[in-house]
Amino acid sequence: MKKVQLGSRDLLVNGGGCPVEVFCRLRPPKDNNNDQQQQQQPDNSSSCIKIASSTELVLYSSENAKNGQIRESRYEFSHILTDNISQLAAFKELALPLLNDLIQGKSNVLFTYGITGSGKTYTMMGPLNNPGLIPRSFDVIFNSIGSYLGKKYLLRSDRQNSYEIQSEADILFERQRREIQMKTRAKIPEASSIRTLDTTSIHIPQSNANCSYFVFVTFVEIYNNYIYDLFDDDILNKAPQSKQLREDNRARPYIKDVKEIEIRSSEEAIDLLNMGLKRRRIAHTQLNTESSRSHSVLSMRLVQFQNDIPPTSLTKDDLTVSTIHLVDLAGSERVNRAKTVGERVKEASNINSSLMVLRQCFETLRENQAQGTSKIVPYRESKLTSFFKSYFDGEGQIRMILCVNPTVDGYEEIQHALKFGELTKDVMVPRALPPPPPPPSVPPKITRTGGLREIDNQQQQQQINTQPVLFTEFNAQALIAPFPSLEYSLMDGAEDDESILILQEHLRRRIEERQRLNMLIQDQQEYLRKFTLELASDYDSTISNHEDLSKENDQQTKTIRHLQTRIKLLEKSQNDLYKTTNQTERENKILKTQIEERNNEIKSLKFDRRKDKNDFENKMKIKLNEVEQQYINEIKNKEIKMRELGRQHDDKLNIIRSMAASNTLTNEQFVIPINSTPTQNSTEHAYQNQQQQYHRVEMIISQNCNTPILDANSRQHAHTPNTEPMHIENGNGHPVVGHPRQQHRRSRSLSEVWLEHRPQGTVQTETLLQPKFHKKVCTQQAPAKQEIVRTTKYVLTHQNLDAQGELVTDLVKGDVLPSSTGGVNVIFNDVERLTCTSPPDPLMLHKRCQSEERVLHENNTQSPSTRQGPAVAPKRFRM
Ligand SMILES: Nc1ncnc2c1ncn2[C@@H]1O[C@H](COP(=O)(O)OP(=O)(O)OP(=O)(O)O)[C@@H](O)[C@H]1O
Repeated sequence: MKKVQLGSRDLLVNGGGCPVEVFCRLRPPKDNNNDQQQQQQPDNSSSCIKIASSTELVLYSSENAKNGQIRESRYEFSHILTDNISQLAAFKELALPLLNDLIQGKSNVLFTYGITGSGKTYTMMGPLNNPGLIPRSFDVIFNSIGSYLGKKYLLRSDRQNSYEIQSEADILFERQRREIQMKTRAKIPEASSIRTLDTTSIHIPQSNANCSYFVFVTFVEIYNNYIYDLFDDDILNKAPQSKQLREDNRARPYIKDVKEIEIRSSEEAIDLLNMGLKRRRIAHTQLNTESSRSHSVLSMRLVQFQNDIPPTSLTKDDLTVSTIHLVDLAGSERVNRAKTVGERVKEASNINSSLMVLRQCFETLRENQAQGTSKIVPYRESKLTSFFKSYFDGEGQIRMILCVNPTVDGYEEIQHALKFGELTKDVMVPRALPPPPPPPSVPPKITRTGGLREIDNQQQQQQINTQPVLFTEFNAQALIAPFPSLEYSLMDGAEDDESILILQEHLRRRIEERQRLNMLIQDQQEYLRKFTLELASDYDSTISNHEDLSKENDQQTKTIRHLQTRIKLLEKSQNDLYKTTNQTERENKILKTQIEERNNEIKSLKFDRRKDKNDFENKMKIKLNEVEQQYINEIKNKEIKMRELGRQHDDKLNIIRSMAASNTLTNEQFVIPINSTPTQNSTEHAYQNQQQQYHRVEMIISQNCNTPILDANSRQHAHTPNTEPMHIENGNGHPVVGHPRQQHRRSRSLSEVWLEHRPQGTVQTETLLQPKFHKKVCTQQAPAKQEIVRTTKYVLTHQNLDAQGELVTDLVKGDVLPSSTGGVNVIFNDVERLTCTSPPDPLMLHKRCQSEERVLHENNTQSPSTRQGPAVAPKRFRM
């Protein structure tokens, strides 16, 4: 028997596999508005692509190539869509057949691939007035099945890649929920109103006419290798949460907890789509003003069931679910060409790496299929390929639109994309395998939310599920068919020959059948071997994945433990803080009470003080008034006295002035009549005369000697020796020549003999400094000549009351000089004044202080220019 060795590609072809379809769509030049654009030669245009046929194009390198030659490379695709093809034509070519499949219950993936700005989003979405594949697909689906739509909300996604049938109550509840949702959702007004509608419809065959249809959509984006739900309203309010990929019980990946919305019209679908598109990440780059930074996946699912089945007995196995995934991949870009920076660079590298994984998956598949190898396909290296893994395994057809912007400056990137497209075209996708039986541990799922559980005929189901496709071609009857009945004839060998021929023919057929079966078995074996290898590789990757997950799990367990410890610590510190806060609050309350008590005390003290102060002030006022009145009276009395004294002084002064004015006083006239012996009768008169004379002399001397002392403004003259002789008249009008000796120091000369004349009645004063005379003769009477002759100095003590009523003692001193006539002259040249001052009365002192303060205040308030010295010159006393 000849053994036939088949490659996996051949196996796939034989088993009903089909290649990935790759369509190339060229983008028109930017400023070209002419629909009938001619195909141009690269030499005289900016385009680097020439279309050779409907399936082949030629790529030209730019003129500036290294050796000056223009390189040329050819690429073949399933079909080439020229740059002047309309959106409608593109839709009919690219998407319409897949929508037909969708209605027939088959699933497909249609994705756009290309470098940035090549027209992927334009092809998928298009502008409102010239819609792309997605809006047109919605239009066509609802144009076709609009009249067959089933009861709204009868089906609901079970969030595990399947659907459940809802009870009437659930339907009602769901309707209310959705209505509230629709009211709260922001309406996008322009979307459905100005959009161009596609009127194409697909004919529903008679076999499908008795079906109810339901359309569900999901819209996600894969950004930086994370899946985000574009229908999730939380995306606007919170930080978007990425979604996880899971596999259902048929090993088909699905997005866990993705929002799947039932739609009833294309308008509703477009509104939702526009809402999702607004949330999609788009950015401005050098090469595209609205460059998609994520892969978007719009999945439209059509669920149908036969109307013969009453809704109450409907199970999910009665549902036929088909899906079309419309994928707008982000464009590959070179960072230096797109001039991206910052976050855009990270996005670009994520985009490029996920596209690289897609490319590697196709390359590995192609290599495995061409060379019969079983390399592991790196589906799991990116979310994009993980999500579509089941399609590479045969869940449905894959169709790729390679978008190309044929500008010369993007030659290398275009070449790269075209190579990838051509490579993808050679990849075979196996025919859809029958779904594996659900795992035995999983019981048949409840298919009715109302709680009805319908258990299917498991045996029958298992039989269907486990029956391999390729064994259906195995004709076992051919092997065990009974041998034809043979009639033996011993007599006639001719009949035996005939029987032998029949037998031979039968055996030959059996041998042929056996050979065919052998070949089939070999194919089956090979297929099973490949399948087992793939399972093994899947198993390996699952194991490694499991290990990774275990590690991650361990790590997360550690983190959780760490976090739990931290939470405990934080709880403890929180409790401590709580206790401290309570304690502090209690203390605060106590302190507040104490402060209030103190405040009350202070208030009452203040009140008492104010009261005392007022009382004291009132008393003081009364007392002051009394004292003031008393002193005013005293002052008035003293003023009267003073006036009297002043008058007396004025009299004396007038006498002295008149004496000084006459200037006729002689030495003799001034001589005290020492010779005369006073009689008893005349004693008093003489004494009075003497007193008068002494008074006169005293006043004259006071006039001459005291004046400089009392004059505060001419202090320096006070001790200036007066060089002018003093002309003084005695009582008889004779002038007396006084010595101008002004320095009245106490004589220390021991040769001086003083005659101290203290008239009777002189009061002994208690002044601190008393005059000291070493040698002196004291007399109370007017001295006799003999007494005077024996002395050299004469001092007369004279007492009087001053203006304040104080006792003033003047010591009138003079030199005793012999006269030319043999007499004696006493020349008075000094007066020493001793004063007694009573200690001040406290009340007076207080009053004086007040008045002095007032004067000082008045002086201070006066401007400096008008300020004057004290009105009364300070008194100076000699002691
Ligand atoms: N077939 C076409 N006809 C007219 N204009 C087109 C066509 N294809 C693309 N364009 C225009 O080219 C520009 C870029 O297109 P688009 O945004 O679809 O590129 P893209 O491949 O999606 O880029 P990215 O990957 O950066 O998102 C848009 O202004 C679009 O209108």
